[in-house]
Amino acid sequence: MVTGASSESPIEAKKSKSKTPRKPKDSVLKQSKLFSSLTLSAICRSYNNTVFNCFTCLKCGEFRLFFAESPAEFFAENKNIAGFDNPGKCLYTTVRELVENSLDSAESISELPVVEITIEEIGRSKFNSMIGLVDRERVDEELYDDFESSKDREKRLAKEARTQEIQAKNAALGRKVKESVAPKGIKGRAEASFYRVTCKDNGRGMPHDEIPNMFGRVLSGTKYGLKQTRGKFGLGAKMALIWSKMSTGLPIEISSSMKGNNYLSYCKLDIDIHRNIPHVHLHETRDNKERWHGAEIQVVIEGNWTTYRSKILHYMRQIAVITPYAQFLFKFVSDTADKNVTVRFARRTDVMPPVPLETKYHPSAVDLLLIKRLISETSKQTLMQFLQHEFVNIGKSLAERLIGEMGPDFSPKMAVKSLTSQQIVRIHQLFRQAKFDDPTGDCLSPAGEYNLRLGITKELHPDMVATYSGSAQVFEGHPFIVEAGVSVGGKDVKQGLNIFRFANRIPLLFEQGADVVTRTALKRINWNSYKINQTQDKIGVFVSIVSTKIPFKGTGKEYIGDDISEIASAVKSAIQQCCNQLKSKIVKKIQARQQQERKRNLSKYIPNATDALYEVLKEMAQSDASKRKRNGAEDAEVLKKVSAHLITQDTLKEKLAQHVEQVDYEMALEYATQSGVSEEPRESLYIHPLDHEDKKFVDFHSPCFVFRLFQ
Ligand SMILES: Nc1ncnc2c1ncn2[C@@H]1O[C@H](COP(=O)(O)OP(=O)(O)OP(=O)(O)O)[C@@H](O)[C@H]1O
Repeated sequence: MVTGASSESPIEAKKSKSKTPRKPKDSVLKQSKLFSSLTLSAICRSYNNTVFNCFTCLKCGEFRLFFAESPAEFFAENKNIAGFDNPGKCLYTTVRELVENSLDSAESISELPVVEITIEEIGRSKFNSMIGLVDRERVDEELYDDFESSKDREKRLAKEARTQEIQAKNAALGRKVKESVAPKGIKGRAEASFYRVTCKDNGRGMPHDEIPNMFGRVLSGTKYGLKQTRGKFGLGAKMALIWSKMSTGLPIEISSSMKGNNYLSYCKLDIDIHRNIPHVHLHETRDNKERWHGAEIQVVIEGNWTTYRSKILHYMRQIAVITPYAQFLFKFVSDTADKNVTVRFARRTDVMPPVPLETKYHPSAVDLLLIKRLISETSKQTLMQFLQHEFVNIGKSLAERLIGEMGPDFSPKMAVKSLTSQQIVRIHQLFRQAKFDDPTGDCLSPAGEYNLRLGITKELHPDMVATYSGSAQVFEGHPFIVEAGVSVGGKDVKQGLNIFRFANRIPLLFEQGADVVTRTALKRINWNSYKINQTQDKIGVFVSIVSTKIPFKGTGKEYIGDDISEIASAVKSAIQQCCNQLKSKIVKKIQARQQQERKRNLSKYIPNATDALYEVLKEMAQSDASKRKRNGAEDAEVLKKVSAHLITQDTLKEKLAQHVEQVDYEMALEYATQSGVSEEPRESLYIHPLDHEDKKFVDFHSPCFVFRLFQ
C-alpha cells in the first residue's frame, strides 16, 4: 500500500521529522513531476484509496506495466525483467547499469568519458564486520547442509578408493585411463559471495536535491522523451539498490559534484520498497577542493564473479570497442592477490559522436493513446497548429490537406482540446493510411564509421577490417541507422563468427541466437563468396543499431527481433558492404601469401627440376637432330631451334618421369619470370600440356620457360 510520495525533498522531510501522510493529490502531482511529466492516468484513477496499482508511461508510448503494488515492489519481485536473474547476472547488470549511466552523464556535457569501475570481493568475515555481525564458529555441525556423517564419509572414501583401483588396473593393462576427476567432496550449498561495486566518472554529476529521487525511487530519471538514449526507464541504478537491499541490506552511497561547484554532495540511502520512496541515511555537502565533477556510486551486493567473470570482461571490451573516445579502468580486487584483474581500455580518439537530439513523433509512429496524450499536453490551440507543431514532416499545406480529408466535422481552426474520442480515432486512422515523408536521422547519434573502426582495431588487432555506415532508414515511423564492421584475424578472437551487437551504443551480450544480427550473419551472408571461410577464419562481425526506438524482444532487452524487415535488410546490406571491401583485400592477401609460399618452395626444388628438365629436353632434341641428320636435313642450329611440339607427349612423359618428381606449373612460370625470361610467349616452342590429372608432370603452358631451358 502506498501513502504517496513526499512533496518535500527527503532531506527536508527528515529535518522536519514529519510522518504525516501527504494528501493523495500532492503525491500524484509529485510522482508525475518526478517521472518527468509522465501522464499517470491510471494512478489518478486509484490514488483516492492510495493504492499505486497501475502505471502507464504515456510519455514514451511504449512502456506499459500494471502493478498490483508499488513499482519498486513490482520490480523487486520480478527482478529478472531488469536483468537481475541470479547473483552472477546481478553483478553483471549492476556493472553495466553504472557504466552506462557514467557514459550518458559525461557525454551529456560533451566531456570525453573517464570511467573507473572496481569490483572488490568481500569475504564473509569482512562482510559480517561491515554489517556489525560477529563471526561465529559452528557449534552444532549437524545443523549444516554440508555436514557429512561418519557413515557417509566412509561410503564416499570407499567409492573413491574403488575408482582409483579401477584406474590403476586399466593403466596396468595399457587401457585408456580416464582423467581423474577431483573428488566431489562434501556436498553443500555454495556460500554467498559479496562484492563492493564502485563506479566513478567525470560526468555532469547530479543536483544535490535530486540525488535521493534519482536513486531511491523506481521509474525516476532524466532520460525520457523521444530520443536515442542508453537508459530510458529510470530503473537501472534503483535495481542495483533493490538487489543490494535484498541480498546484503546495505545502502547505496553516492558522491557527486556538478561542474563549477565548490562542494560535493554525499548521499547514503536505501529504498522503501513498499512506498517506492528513498530512505535517506545521510545527505550532506562536503568540500570539493579539487573541483572534481562527476559521480561516484558505490553499492554492496551479492554476486558471483567466478561464473560471470568472462561476461563482465567481455562487456567491458565491447563497450570499449563502441566507445573508443572513452577511457575505462576496470579492476577486480580480491583477498587472494592472484585473482586480481586490472584492465585498462585506453582512449584512442577525441572525436565524440554528437549528443542525440530530442525529436517529435512521426505521424506513422503514434498510437491512439499517444495522440491523446499529445493533445492533453500541447500548448497549441487549434488542430492546424497541433498537427504542424507536434509532429515531424507535417507542414502547413499537408496539415490543411489532412484536415480536409478528415471530413466535414474538422476544421483547421477548431480547438484541438475539444476533439472527441471518435475524432481522435479518425485522426489516427488517417495517420496510418496517409503518405508522409520519412523522418530524417538528424536526431540520431551513431558511433560513426571512424570510431567503430578504431574501436575494433584497438581491441581486437585484426589482420584486416572494413566498416560501413548506412544512411538513416525508417521503421514504423522511427528513424534508425545501422553501422557495421567486419574483421578477419586478431587477438583473442576464436575461429568462426564472433558476433558483437550494439543497440544505441550499448553491447548486447545475452540471447544472441534469435537476434537479427546473429541470424543475418549466420544464414544470409554467403561468406565463401567473399573468400572468407566461415568456420576456419577468425571473423568479427560488429553491428551497431541506433534509433529513437530499439525494437527489443523479450523482457531482458537483450536482443532485437528478426521480424522487422527494414532492419533485417539494412543489417544484411551493411555486413555485405563490409565484406565487399574485404574481398579485394583478401584476394590480394591470398595472392601475396601464395607467392611467398611459392618463393619458399621454388628455392627448394625448382633448380633441381629445371636442371633435370634441361637434360631431358637436350637429350630428346639431340636424338631428334640426329634423326633429322640421318634424313639429310642437316641443321647446325638444330639444338636451339628444335621446337618442343615435335616431342610427343608420351616421350616427354616417359623421360620426365625418370628425372622429375613434381613440378608445379605456377612455380615453373614464376621461376621463369624470376629468371628474367618473361618474354612474349613463343608459339614455336610450345610444348603440349601434359595430362593435368597426373600431378607428377610439368604442365608446360609457358613457352618462354621452355625456351629458356632449351637454349
Ligand atoms: N553517474 C551518473 N551521473 C549523473 N547522473 C546519474 C548517474 N547515474 C544516474 N544518474 C541519474 O539518475 C537517473 C536514474 O538512473 P537509472 O539508472 O535508475 O535510470 P536511467 O539510466 O535513467 O534509465 P534505465 O533504467 O533505462 O537505465 C538517470 O536518469 C540520471 O539522471
